[in-house]
Amino acid sequence: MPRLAIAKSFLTGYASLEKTVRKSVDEAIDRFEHHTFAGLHLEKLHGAEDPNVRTIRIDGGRRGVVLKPESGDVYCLIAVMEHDAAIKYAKSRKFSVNQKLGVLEVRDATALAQVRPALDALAEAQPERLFAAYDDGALINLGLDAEVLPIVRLLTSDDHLAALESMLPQPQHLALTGLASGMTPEEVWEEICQLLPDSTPPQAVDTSDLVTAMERSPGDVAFISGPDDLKQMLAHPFELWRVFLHPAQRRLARRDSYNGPVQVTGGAGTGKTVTALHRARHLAERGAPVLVTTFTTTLAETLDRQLDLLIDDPEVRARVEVTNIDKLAYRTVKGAGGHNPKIAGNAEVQALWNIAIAQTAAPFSPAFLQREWEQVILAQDLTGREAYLGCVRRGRGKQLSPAQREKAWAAIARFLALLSETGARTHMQIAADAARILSADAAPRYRHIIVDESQDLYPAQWRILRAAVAAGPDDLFIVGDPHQRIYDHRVSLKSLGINVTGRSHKLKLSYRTTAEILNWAVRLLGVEPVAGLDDAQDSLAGYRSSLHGRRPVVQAFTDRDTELDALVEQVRSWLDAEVEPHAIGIATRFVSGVGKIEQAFAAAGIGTASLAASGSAQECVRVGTMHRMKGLEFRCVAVTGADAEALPAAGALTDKDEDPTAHDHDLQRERCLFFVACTRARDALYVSYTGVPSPFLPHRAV
Ligand SMILES: Nc1ncnc2c1ncn2[C@@H]1O[C@H](COP(=O)(O)OP(=O)(O)OP(=O)(O)O)[C@@H](O)[C@H]1O
Repeated sequence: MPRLAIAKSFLTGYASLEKTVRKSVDEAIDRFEHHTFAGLHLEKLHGAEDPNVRTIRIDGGRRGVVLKPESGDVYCLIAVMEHDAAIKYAKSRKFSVNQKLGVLEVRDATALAQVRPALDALAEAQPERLFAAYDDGALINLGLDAEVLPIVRLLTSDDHLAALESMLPQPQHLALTGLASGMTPEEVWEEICQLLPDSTPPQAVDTSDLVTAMERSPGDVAFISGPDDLKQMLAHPFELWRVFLHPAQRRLARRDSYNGPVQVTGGAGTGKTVTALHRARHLAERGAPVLVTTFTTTLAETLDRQLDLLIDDPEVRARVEVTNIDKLAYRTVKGAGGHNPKIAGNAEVQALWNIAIAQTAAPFSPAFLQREWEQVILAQDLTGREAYLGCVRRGRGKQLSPAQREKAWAAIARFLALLSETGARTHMQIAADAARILSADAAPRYRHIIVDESQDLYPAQWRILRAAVAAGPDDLFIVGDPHQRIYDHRVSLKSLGINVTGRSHKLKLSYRTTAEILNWAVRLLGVEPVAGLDDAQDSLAGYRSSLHGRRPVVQAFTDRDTELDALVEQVRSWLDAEVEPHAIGIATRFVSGVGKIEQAFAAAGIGTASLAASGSAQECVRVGTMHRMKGLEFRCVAVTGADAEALPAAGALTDKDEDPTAHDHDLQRERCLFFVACTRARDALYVSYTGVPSPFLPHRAV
């Protein structure tokens, strides 16, 4: 019985077609499914690099490219293109089996042959070779094959290697890039083994067996299990993440069971959320209810929609509940007390701190005391003076003498009394209340919890989660990126009863951002190491993208009005290039700046909507603060007002004299905020400032 498979590249091409053309493709695929395959007219190509590549007619103007290995009875749809482009593509591509990993590879054999004379000439002029330190045996052991080796021997620089990226088989290019970046062959081997579904290389590889290679490459090829499977895939061609998980994502999401809490980190756009969603499905398919939680309502709504797309079976879908962590806290507190807790606003809280400080003559600023309360007292759930005076003030830089602690406690206790008189509670207090309520439950309420955007959860919220789920296998699946921490919480999961030791994993390949944007944006983070949730330092080593596009554009202006005018023009040019308005995101540091941007666009006749707006405002470009960019994604992003005055924002920094450590943390957080905003961009990034540029901006071009 013949089998049908679909390559990721096919779905990408299908997604870019107009609806009417897609119908012709559907009909062609239908012929695959319902007729005997033998009846299909698969055209062989004269002069093709690979005899297994054929084409089929889609409609008058288009053809599909099909890989039909000699044995195995599999038809794999590789691409759909305009007639001439399809023929050119089909003739130039050659499919093979990586001789060490056994995965499917494809190379542009024609382009490699064409580039060869230029490489010969360059090599002649430059005697030093990029891979001179490695003998053939070492390269062969990393999967390099006999056709690629002579080309590798000609390479003289990283740039030449980069230029060959789209021509070389991807696993081989990855191995070479690893070596060129200074990794040892052993490290490279470990890295490329990540391309395998179970990260273990096969004992022996049959390089003629393309079908087994396809089966080992689920990140690139999906076998169709039946008409429903195919229908779902074609109904959501933009949602490649539904079907084609990177092997590293797949291993994490589909693993049978973990012995306890798991942590998945990785740079922006590496598919942490996608992995979390697949894990939710996997656990729900096993029959147990799953809670998926994240930081804000907007992000929770997005996760809900994505789960609707991912999970076809309504029974399985019904087992996955999505809610943001604040809502979970409120619901818990309301459930226990029977009424909605009243929330204290920021202005009210500020005023109460001022009164408490005045009444107790405390020698501290409101910001210092608020941090002391949130990060020491609420974080450790300290309930009285004695506990505070004797506690370890984890993560706080400034030392306090016993007398100073007494003074801080007096002011905080006064603040709490004043707050209590208002009958209102802060978000953090409600979280602490909820954690206490849940801890007192006879049995935990959930069996599995999945946490997205975990880097910004604060300790009381972690205590909620710890208390809400029974400790044991598959209790918590935690995804986040410490480099995107934009709120003021330093957390040690271990101290909160969540031990991820030995179960911490990292994703490295960005699916969102181009290499050009990613490399530029990483420099915004500076060189200071970033603390992870597992008491270790987190690094972005190996964080990369195989997508390419234009470099970010940075524009300087002498006055704000001109900067705004230029922003409008930039957005207009994106709109003229047919970027959908809702796929354009504009961010700035302050709420006041958002209003000005909205006015400028209103005057230009371009509609705007908030960054959090749902899919309904399709005709509006999205505008908001950089904080609101968290977790979102746009084709084009503009970050304006990136001046020294705004980034870092003076009001967001603790006075260095009062607490140097807190000051440094605040600075790093401002960097992260800038990084988060910029890494929301898929295709294009535009950054502008007036006057003195932010010191975070890279000085040199990438
Ligand atoms: N395996 C995949 N195939 C295709 N696209 C993918 C894959 N994994 C992720 N993506 C896409 O990459 C983008 C980023 O994915 P996702 O939001 O899961 O990343 P993230 O690591 O959670 O990002 P961030 O930390 O910046 O919020 C999304 O558009 C997603 O659909």
